[in-house]
Amino acid sequence: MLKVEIDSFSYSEKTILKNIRFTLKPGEHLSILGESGCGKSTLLHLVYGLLHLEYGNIYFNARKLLGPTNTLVPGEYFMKLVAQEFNIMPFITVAENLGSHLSRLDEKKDEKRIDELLEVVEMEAFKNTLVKNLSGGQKQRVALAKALANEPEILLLDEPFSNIDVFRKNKLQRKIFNYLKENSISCITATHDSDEALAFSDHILMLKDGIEEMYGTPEFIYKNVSTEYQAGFFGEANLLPKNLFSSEENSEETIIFPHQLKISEEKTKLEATVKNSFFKGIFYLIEADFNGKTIFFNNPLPLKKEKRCWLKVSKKI
Ligand SMILES: Nc1ncnc2c1ncn2[C@@H]1O[C@H](COP(=O)(O)OP(=O)(O)OP(=O)(O)O)[C@@H](O)[C@H]1O
Repeated sequence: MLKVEIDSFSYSEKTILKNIRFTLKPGEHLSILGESGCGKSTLLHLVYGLLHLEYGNIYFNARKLLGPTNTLVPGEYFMKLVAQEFNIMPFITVAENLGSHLSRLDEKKDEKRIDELLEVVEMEAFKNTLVKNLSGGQKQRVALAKALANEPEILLLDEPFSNIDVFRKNKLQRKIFNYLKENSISCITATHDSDEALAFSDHILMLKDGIEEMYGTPEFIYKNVSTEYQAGFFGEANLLPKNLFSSEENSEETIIFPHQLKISEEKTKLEATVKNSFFKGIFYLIEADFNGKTIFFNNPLPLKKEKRCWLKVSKKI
């Protein structure tokens, strides 16, 4: 089990991470969700042992990890990090890149393993291609396969699908995260992609300015967002006073997602003026004005600009 306790970390004076604590069991998947610059990569680099952690401790199976000041080669042997700059060699083939991480004692066994890894990342057709001739997304897939080559216990992935097209991404995510679960490989993923975090992780750690903003299962996180920052990861969201939807005198605000709002036949306190309709496939996202504030709701059909309508909450989630 991995146990991370970061009291604080800074590159110079400015504190980048503060009071981060979590544990990770074998086969568990944690997503670190946060906006650019909030400290996601720094957190992965600390766990991997590329950066020295002065205030805090990281343990693996009760053994304290010593970090780069105490090891000759930074990085732990049982972990692999797939960073944003991929660690692959451009002037040799895809197969040779993967082979460089295998034992090389049994050629047939290595060959079988290379084929297996290429199948996981769907790169069978590029086995003998020089890496320098691959696209950015293909290089990212080779880097993933290379990290898996000698079966790490923990995989650290920094924006692992950032260069991969939507067409291939969903299938690849299912294959890779399934492979990790089947092989009990724990995984920490740094991502901006809330769909990926919701669908594939066991827990999500949401960061804001290097501090824990939320921590919990994907269901817990989604059901408990209460600020615009938290809701911002899950598409357009509306921060509206609770008393719009009840007779209470409560002036507190609450997050209402577009799919929770519905046009009402009767008058309500939420009277909006339509500004735009955006086609989203099975529904339209309607942009509207409510007392000078832009709000969003879903509707089965587009609505005319300047149409006035009343809205009600159809369901909380
Ligand atoms: N080597 C460094 N020296 C000084 N500051 C750094 C260094 N690396 C990162 N930073 C700063 O630390 C902060 C966190 O950076 P980090 O790369 O961890 O963020 P991130 O959440 O991974 O961002 P992104 O999503 O854009 O990759 C940023 O303000 C960044 O400018």
